[in-house]
Amino acid sequence: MSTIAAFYEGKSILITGATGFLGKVLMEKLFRTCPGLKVIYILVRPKAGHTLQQRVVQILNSKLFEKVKEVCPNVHEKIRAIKSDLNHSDLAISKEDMQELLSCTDIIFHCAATVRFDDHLRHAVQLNVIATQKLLLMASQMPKLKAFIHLSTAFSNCNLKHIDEVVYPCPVEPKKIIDSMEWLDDAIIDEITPKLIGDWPNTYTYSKALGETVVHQESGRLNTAIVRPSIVGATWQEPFPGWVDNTNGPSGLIIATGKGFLRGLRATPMAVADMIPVDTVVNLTLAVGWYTAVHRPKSSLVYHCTSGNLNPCYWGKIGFQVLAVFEKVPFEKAFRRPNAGLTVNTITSQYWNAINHWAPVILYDFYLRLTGRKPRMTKLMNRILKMVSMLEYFINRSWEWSTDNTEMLMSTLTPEDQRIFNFDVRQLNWLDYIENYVLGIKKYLLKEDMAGVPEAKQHLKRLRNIHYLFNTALFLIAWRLLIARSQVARNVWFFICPLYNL
Ligand SMILES: CCCCCCCCCCCCCCCCCCCCCCCC(=O)SCCNC(=O)CCNC(=O)[C@H](O)C(C)(C)COP(=O)(O)OP(=O)(O)OC[C@H]1O[C@@H](n2cnc3c(N)ncnc32)[C@H](O)[C@@H]1OP(=O)(O)O
Ligand SMILES: NC(=O)C1=CN([C@@H]2O[C@H](COP(=O)(O)OP(=O)(O)OC[C@H]3O[C@@H](n4cnc5c(N)ncnc54)[C@H](OP(=O)(O)O)[C@@H]3O)[C@@H](O)[C@H]2O)C=CC1
Repeated sequence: MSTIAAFYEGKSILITGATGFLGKVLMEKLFRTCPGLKVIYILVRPKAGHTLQQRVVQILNSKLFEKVKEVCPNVHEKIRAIKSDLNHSDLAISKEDMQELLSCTDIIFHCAATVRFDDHLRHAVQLNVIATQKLLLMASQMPKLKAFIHLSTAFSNCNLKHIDEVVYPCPVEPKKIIDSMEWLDDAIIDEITPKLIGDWPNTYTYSKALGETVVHQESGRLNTAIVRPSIVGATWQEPFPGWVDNTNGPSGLIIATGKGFLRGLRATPMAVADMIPVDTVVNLTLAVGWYTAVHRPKSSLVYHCTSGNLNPCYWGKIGFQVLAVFEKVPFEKAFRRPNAGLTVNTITSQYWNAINHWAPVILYDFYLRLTGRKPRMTKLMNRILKMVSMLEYFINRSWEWSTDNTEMLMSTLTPEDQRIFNFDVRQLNWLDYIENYVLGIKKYLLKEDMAGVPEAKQHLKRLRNIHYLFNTALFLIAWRLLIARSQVARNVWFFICPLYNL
């Protein structure tokens, strides 16, 4: 039997962020490979008019959990949703629930975070730093606790070029930042944010760096570990390839390209695209949970979950493959034919923005207005270009992450665990992965049926014809205007087209 699966037998596991992208895959894998676990507590807040129970039912009824229900039919009995809001000063957990958590929890996986790049610093600090501090305090009161695993990001030190598996000191102590958030008002925080975050590109990466320092400084006698994934993408293998359910990171850009809105990106084709499949992150995280609890390393270890140094891929290659998949399997109801380019040149990118992005949507919104409908494309384009501008930092640079701890962990696993909890990215075939990723976006995120592919292809043919027609009309109008104004143009026209005067 798998050593890792055996370790999780009979254990009570607490997961924060279980309703998120990574949290769901983590829960799925735990239930499927360790059906003997006792219970998974998840800290959940009611959201969008849904109660806790409704949210749990929604997750369990999703496609992601289909296999789990076969292996572990009583899965709903093993999941216990605890009402909590991590933004709240006492995490808003009831006394009874807190008592149960304190006395029963064996392992904590702390995944909850705000991953928005444009979040207000106060909110980013509240969730990514203060809530982490509160959870550590709670963990320190758990007599049975064996490990506290904190999910961070490989970009928490993206101000450095080479990043080791260590917690780097922050320019300003997290305690000072936390204190200042209590008495500064939002306007002042807005003003000092650029100075505070310094060479971090956004409040997300900065607050994740602060969060790591809090784990490093305040874990006391706890067994803690930090897992740092890079850009987390769709599943590679498990429970099936290509599963993804949000538009973060590459997914949003792939949708915008496939639907024909995004026609060009300021990106460096030869920059390393350090993506990592979500199931790989989950496998490493579970292995880290086991190792930290059983081997109890003397100091808290950091594990990089990255692909760049073992199996590098590049943005140019990813772009080509994404477009190649759209040729075979296009998305439905595209606005324009998917066809995008990458450029490192800011002027070219601004030209593309004007001609390829703004001009078509402004024209289309004008057409919607003329036909008595509500214009909506400029708003959408605004959002897409905002997203692109936030991601540009990450697609124009390369980083080097050392992976000594991750490789050490891999070598500690039995061959069976290396197979079941596989996090060896050297085995990843990028072209296959990207193909499944794009198909996964189509099926699981956009909920498009594969039966609609012929119609989608037909639609693209119509768009191509409209495009040719539009370009021909534009050329003729320009030529006609030129002929009216220039004798040279008229002479050329009479020379190449003698029938003109008929
Ligand atoms: C040579 C040939 C070249 C060919 C080129 C082809 C190009 C093909 C694409 C190639 C892929 C390249 C991908 C590069 C991606 C690089 C990513 C790097 C990221 C690294 C970060 C580090 C990793 C981490 O640690 S954290 C996780 C990452 N976090 C994020 O990604 C969050 C980023 N997002 C945000 O911060 C915000 O969402 C923001 C600021 C971008 C937008 O905020 P806004 O308030 O405007 O909108 P939202 O509230 O977020 O969304 C509103 C609403 O719209 C939906 N939506 C958003 N985007 C899309 C979309 N693209 N398509 C469809 N729908 C979208 C969103 O879901 C919301 O819907 P609701 O129903 O309201 O929830
Ligand atoms: N996705 C990525 O590319 C990467 C992610 N990571 C890290 O992995 C972890 C998980 O990220 P991911 O799954 O992608 O993020 P998601 O945005 O998908 O999920 C975030 C989770 O945090 C929960 N959460 C947010 N605010 C609160 C709150 N106030 N109280 C309780 N729960 C809350 C959300 O709950 P709700 O459903 O109620 O909103 C959700 O379950 C994060 O720590 C992130 O930093 C690291 C590198 C890359």
